[in-house]
Amino acid sequence: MRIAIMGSGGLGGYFGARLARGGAEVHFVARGAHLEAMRSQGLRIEGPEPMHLPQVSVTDNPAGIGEVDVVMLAVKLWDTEQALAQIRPLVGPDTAVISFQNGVLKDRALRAAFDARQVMGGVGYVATTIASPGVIRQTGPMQRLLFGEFDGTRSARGEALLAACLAGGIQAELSEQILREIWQKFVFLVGLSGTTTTMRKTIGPIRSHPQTRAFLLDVMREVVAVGRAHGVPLAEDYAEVRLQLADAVAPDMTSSMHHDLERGNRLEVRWLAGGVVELGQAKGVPTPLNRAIHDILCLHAEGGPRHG
Ligand SMILES: NC(=O)C1=CN([C@@H]2O[C@H](COP(=O)(O)OP(=O)(O)OC[C@H]3O[C@@H](n4cnc5c(N)ncnc54)[C@H](OP(=O)(O)O)[C@@H]3O)[C@@H](O)[C@H]2O)C=CC1
Ligand SMILES: CC(C)(CO)C(=O)C(=O)O
Repeated sequence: MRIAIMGSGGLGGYFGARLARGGAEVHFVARGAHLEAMRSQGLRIEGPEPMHLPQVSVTDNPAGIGEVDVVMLAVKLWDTEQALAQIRPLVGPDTAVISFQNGVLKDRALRAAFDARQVMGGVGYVATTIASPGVIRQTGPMQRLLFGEFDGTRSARGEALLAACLAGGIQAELSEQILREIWQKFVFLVGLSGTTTTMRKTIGPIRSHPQTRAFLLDVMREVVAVGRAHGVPLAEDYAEVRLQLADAVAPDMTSSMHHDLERGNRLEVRWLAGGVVELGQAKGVPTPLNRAIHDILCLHAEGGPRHG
């Protein structure tokens, strides 16, 4: 299977390395110092299951790759438009383009750029970051990919990607309810990213203090209410279910948005808490806590000095 990884950072680099290790023909798209390091030293994964691919196919020019079976989109949300323009030469009539980016607004941009049948849905669970050029560091053992057709069918291309993932040791699942999966992650992520980034704390203290615990739960309840208003089949008490996940993860776990704030990077808040506000407004669902998170973080959204 020919797979292109558009954006070879924490998410794309990690899962691309596993796919390549499993025998798939993987072409990474990268840029800057990370591209140069991948060219000269390959790709290294640090963490619970370290690995080193001494030679990888990597380029900043997707046109040189040609058509592929699957494009995995893994750039930060603010880079989506540029990335979509660049991947055009990779996409043939049967190519599946799958965004594993965070949030629920990501697939709008894909549907605007490609034919609906070229777009599959995806969700990625992992905690990774580029530690230095050519090196991805994973925190904790969690690693999971879910993907599927939006019409719920188990397609041959979905099965083929599943086989490639499993061969690489990825905990992967071909979902017949991918829209619900995307929202289920969104509920947790909006709660985790909104609290850890505004409070500048990991999940441990946040879930332990009654006041911040209640805030976390109420933030997630707003996301559930908005999803339900948009027809997503989320149980009414789904925020409570996600609170159990927040209780189960390591106390030092935090969100990628919190890391981005500490590093002075741009923030994806416009698509996370901001996305909840936007989708809530469309259906008349009040989202005051997500509005507060978005407002509090807006001065940092375009990046700033390092805090960590
Ligand atoms: N990392 C994680 O643990 C998880 C991340 N996600 C989501 O996945 C998405 C990606 O996040 P993450 O992997 O952390 O981000 P990273 O910043 O680690 O990786 C993105 C990479 O893509 C590169 N890139 C962006 N645009 C282009 C381009 N046009 N051509 C070539 N390279 C490009 C970036 O380069 P540059 O640095 O120069 O911008 C960067 O190296 C986000 O939506 C995030 O929320 C979801 C689950 C877990
Ligand atoms: C919550 C987590 C770590 C799960 O993958 C994530 O997606 C993020 O923080 O961006």
